[in-house]
Amino acid sequence: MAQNSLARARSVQRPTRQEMLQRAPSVQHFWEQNKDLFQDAWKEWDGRDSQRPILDRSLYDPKLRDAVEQAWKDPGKEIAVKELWKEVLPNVYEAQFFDPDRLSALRDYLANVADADIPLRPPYGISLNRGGAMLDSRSAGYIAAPSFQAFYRDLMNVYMRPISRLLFPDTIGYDTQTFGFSIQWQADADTSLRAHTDASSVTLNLNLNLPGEDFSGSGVRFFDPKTRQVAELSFAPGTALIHHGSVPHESMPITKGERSNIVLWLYGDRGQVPRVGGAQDAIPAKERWTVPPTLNDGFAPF
Ligand SMILES: O=C(O)CCC(=O)C(=O)O
Ligand SMILES: [Fe+2]
Repeated sequence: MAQNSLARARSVQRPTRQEMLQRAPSVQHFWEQNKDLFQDAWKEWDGRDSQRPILDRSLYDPKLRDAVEQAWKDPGKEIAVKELWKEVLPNVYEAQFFDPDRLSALRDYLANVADADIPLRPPYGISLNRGGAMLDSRSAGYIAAPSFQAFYRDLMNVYMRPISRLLFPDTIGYDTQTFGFSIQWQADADTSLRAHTDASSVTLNLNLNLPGEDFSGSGVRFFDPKTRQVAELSFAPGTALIHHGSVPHESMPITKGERSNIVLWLYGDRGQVPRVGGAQDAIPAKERWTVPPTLNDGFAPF
């Protein structure tokens, strides 16, 4: 690794916000061309002495952490994990995921990341979210700091995948690949997202607002295609929503304050997702609490 990658990454001329909003082809080219340089820069940044908070399992809600740890030791105890999730709409579950009193560690870490001044690619999904960043190593312009990646991979492999398999048995076989991004909703900037489905088998949406960091509006509306039921759910600090990517949803306008979330996806090789309403074979609990050996296939939906 060249020692001056950090300085070089910082001085690269960046695409303008306008070019990003217009999704100019030169923007895609910029991220692809600089992927290795930025990756090296993040390594260099990570290795520097700093007051950066440590990201570890102490961030998780203690009840969830204990139940997940027990289930890894003895999958027969996985029911304790399931019981922490409340089905708020068919196929949409809610739980306390992070410990609100520990969330400032993650938020401070992400503020450090933003201050690193290494170009970060905002998520380019249905619309560009200017305050967000890509999280997975398959995405050019992602947060490649090894200390962040260790936390992210642990979150995906130890928490998200088995929880997804537990709540949505049809996920099995369609969960080898990981994808993630952060988003920020602000009253005067990116405020909402029109109704859509995600190209994931399962989506885990985690709120990072700190206690007292209040906002108005910004609920997520879900539509149950079967019953035509609509439910608007709102996030509290550290809470999670998990749902099949195929459940249509919409972010309602934020009218005051800010909301910070990270959105995590699982899907199969080459983006495969289970068929909606497909059959679900029962599998033994111990097959859920495993990490598939499949390597990152590099496929990214955006
Ligand atoms: O507003 C939210 O938290 C949901 C965002 C969302 O659905 C998406 O980015 O796909
Ligand atoms: Fe979505």
